[in-house]
Amino acid sequence: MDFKALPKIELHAHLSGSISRDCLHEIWLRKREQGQTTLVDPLVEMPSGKFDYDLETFFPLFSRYIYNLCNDKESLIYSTNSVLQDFQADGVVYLELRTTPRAMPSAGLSKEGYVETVLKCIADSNNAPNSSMTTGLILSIDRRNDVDTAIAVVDLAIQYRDQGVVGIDLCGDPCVGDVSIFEPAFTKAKANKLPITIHFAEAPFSSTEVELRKLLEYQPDRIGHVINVPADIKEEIVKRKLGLELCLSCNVHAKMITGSYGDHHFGWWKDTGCPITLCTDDVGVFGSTVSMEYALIAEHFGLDRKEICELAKSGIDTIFASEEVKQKLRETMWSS
Ligand SMILES: CNc1ncnc2c1ncn2[C@@H]1O[C@H](COP(=O)(O)O)[C@@H](O)[C@H]1O
Repeated sequence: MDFKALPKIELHAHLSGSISRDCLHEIWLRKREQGQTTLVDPLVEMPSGKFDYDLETFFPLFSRYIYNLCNDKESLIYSTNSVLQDFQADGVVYLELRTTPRAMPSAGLSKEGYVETVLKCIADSNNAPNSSMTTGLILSIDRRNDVDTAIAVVDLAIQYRDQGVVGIDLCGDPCVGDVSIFEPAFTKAKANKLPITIHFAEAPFSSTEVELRKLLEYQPDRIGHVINVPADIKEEIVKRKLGLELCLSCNVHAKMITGSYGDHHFGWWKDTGCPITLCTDDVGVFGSTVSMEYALIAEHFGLDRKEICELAKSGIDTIFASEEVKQKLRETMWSS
């Protein structure tokens, strides 16, 4: 099966983690020529073929390196365009990209400016004459945020929803933070009918009964990763038929699961009736494209062509888009 040609939906892709190493290298080259960076070459920092980032090395990669390299408007535009092109070239027809609004003070860019810049790249991509992909933007709250920062993310989402923001996410290092502090932010998102997706049960620390019950109280429309879930919570997820964003290669490379591809919890969730979308999480770091994720699932779980097509379409009802967009996907994505 040609997994690249298969029309696909990608719902869980972090912008800064989706930037390819070649793109980071190009940004670095420009900055070095202009004397604007003393960072080491991205191809040295993240050698090609290195994908074994675990939860301890993964998050500092952003705070220590990627955010210091992509720290101005020009690199934000260049990297966002590159990420959009990469997903489209991989046969993605509907994308929800997510990002944590980040001010870049040295470049005079506020969080509003950051969101506007990313939205402009997305609008240009959506409106391009040769476009085969529709993209929406999800704004992320980071678990390390305080409640005011989280509410400010929701306010930005409300402010820019007419211009392409489609929902709210909760992400960040699953080994830190107390998610109960975000209640006012998620209550505000719900009151304003903003769709919600949440990183759920990613690591043992973030998989306590108390945390998971609290996150379910926030009424998420979808949940991501969904790894260390106790039986009673699994039951609740199945009852609600929540949309699941599963990230196979990320979970294997980062050792978030025990074992390898064939041991992934996709095998447990696939027959529960919860709509599943295969997602990359951070293709720039973990190196597996959406089409490669489908190939891996077909190989390790023995899915035939028809089952792969059904899987690719399974998440349509859970996307954060209008009925019109959903209907178009139902008509144009492959049935067999
Ligand atoms: C293991 N998977 C993951 N789990 C939790 N959070 C993750 C993540 N992968 C990425 N992020 C979150 O997304 C940010 C980078 O993209 P943006 O700057 O927002 O575009 C990371 O700093 C982290 O907070």
